[in-house]
Amino acid sequence: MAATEFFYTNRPEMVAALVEEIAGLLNEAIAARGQASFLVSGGSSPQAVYDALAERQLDWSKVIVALVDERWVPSDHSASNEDFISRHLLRGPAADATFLTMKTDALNAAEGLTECEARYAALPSHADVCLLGMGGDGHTASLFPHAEGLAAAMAQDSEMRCAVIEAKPSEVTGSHTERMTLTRRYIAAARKRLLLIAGTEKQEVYHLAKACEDSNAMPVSAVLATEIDVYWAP
Ligand SMILES: O=C(O)[C@H](O)[C@@H](O)[C@H](O)[C@H](O)COP(=O)(O)O
Repeated sequence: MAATEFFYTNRPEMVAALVEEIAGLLNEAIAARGQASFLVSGGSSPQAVYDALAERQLDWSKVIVALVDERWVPSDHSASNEDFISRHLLRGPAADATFLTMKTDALNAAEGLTECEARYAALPSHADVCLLGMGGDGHTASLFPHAEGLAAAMAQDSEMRCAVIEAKPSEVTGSHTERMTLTRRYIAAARKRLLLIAGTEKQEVYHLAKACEDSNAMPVSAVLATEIDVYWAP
């Protein structure tokens, strides 16, 4: 299995193509199974995708949007992915979607895992669309290199959909090292995985990750070994 590359000369063209693919996949899922499940990443790259997708006239009442990962911060915190998705995707027509979030009232992610996993039990075994990003350190979702909790999150026989990560502090993590994330196995179980990366630095990291055989050092490499559509623009 491998990556199918969709490389563009500019970001607007890439965003338009990715929005078309996601909208098509969600419509197909609704037509085939009566509902669609859309796993969404945070970060900055997908913002334009969410802003455009929010305006699409889909039957959003039949779409479940669920976070791929979350920083363990209050939902009104500037670093909250829940807040980011609410502001950029769940507005206009898309406000009718159901939203599964990860942050609970628990003091820490470890104590929040049981409730988070119970929430995510509402999703099908195979989510329809999973939109991923990638950091310059080779992480995806919140599967960070050599992180505490990474072995459990990456276990190929895990029955869990969610996992707790304590990332090693870096320029990429900033101060938000305590995370909740989808497991590698639940990401791999999605019917369609999409990776959105932008810029020449990330293109170099992507090529390194494709060749990397140590998924602890570059967790995104495990996802690149599955069928995945990779969207890139400079
Ligand atoms: O919580 C997060 O930060 C994201 O889910 C994370 O995995 C993101 O996709 C990458 O860090 C890329 O982020 P950028 O798109 O901002 O480079």
